[in-house]
Amino acid sequence: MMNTMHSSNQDDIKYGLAGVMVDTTSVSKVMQEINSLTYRGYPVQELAQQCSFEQVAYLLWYGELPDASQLQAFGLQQRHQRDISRTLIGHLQKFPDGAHPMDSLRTAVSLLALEDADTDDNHSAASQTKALKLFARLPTIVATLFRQRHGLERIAPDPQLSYADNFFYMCFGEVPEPAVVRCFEQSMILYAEHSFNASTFTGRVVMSTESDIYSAVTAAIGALKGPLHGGANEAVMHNMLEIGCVDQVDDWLAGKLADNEKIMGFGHRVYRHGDSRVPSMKAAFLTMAKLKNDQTWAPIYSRLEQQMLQQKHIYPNLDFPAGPAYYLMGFDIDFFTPLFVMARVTGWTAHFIEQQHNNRLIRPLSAYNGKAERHLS
Ligand SMILES: CC(=O)SCCNC(=O)CCNC(=O)[C@H](O)C(C)(C)COP(=O)(O)OP(=O)(O)OC[C@H]1O[C@@H](n2cnc3c(N)ncnc32)[C@H](O)[C@@H]1OP(=O)(O)O
Ligand SMILES: O=C([O-])CC(=O)C(=O)O
Repeated sequence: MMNTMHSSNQDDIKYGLAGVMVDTTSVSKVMQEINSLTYRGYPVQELAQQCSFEQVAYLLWYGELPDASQLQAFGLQQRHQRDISRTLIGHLQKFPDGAHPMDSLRTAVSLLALEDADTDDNHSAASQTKALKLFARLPTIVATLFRQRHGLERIAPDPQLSYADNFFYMCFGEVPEPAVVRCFEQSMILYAEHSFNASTFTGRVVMSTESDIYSAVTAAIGALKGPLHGGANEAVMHNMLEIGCVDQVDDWLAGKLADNEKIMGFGHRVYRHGDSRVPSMKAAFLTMAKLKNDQTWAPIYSRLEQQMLQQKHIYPNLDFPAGPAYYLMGFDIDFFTPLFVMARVTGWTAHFIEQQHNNRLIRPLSAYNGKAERHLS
């Protein structure tokens, strides 16, 4: 237990690094006092409303929104790097059927590293090239795993299609109506970046040893998988299915709270009065419910949100509306966190390049609480 610590400096410990400021960043700013978030100075709600995900990726990497010709050049680069090798497809086919797609994706990123001939990667130009490759290829890997899960032939990427249209096409064989694609694209923008969260920090630690971007992304995927971080969007949907209908919410919640269980999709380390991204994502979720004419989840969402606020004074986080939105888009639940990876790879890599520019090895201290010194007789 934490309070059995025998150390002169135990009062200095910040468990979970809560409230500790470890570096500067110019990628994004989380303003917990006013529930606000900006990427390179732009409010995330405005970006989600008015931009494509490609524009936001460009902004996160290069610090400015692209003009028309920059966007066109960037689009061309990205669209022609989407496909993956026959060798990688062969490896994906050999992954165990029951593997969680996050484990498969983490392994696939490691395999992408083996295929990259540029091993002189300890500088930001190489990292930028690799970041773009990851951005372009992760959707192809996720879609290949998705089709494999359903026993369907893989669909190769179509360079004529936008990032979001192409992803739906590779998963489902068709592009849905534009309103559905827009909800998805908004989720990608809202998930893209969030300062020194656990997965970004994990990757920055890896970069701080002068390691490479694939290693950092592989590590970040591992950190994102857990249910206290990105894995919560899957847990939210499992909970909603378990609850089943709005009349069951109160009993379900009472049972969970009586057992001292955390309610997934609620709470946040930084925001104490609401997550800046929730209103935009909630609107996208409600749009999806309307488009699919499925009113099962919205009443459960509202009741749970209201009861958590009333009983615990805890607000929902981005994973709460994202879970049911992805479900309504037709994705399997265990693919929800891989969708988060596709988005967050932009923010991660922007941070990893920033770490490379101004690096100092990240190496905190610990207070020893083990056996007192002893000796072999
Ligand atoms: C995109 C993202 O990664 S957003 C985060 C996604 N994760 C989740 O949704 C998982 C559920 N939420 C949680 O586990 C937490 O709120 C975290 C991990 C996100 C933040 O944790 P911390 O900052 O360490 O807060 P901590 O766990 O100390 O919680 C403070 C208090 O609120 C309670 N609390 C926090 N979140 C929840 C929750 N979701 N359900 C019930 N109680 C909660 C804790 O039990 C604790 O109560 P106590 O003081 O009586 O012990
Ligand atoms: O910032 C955090 O701790 C978690 C989060 O919301 C994110 O990574 O999007």
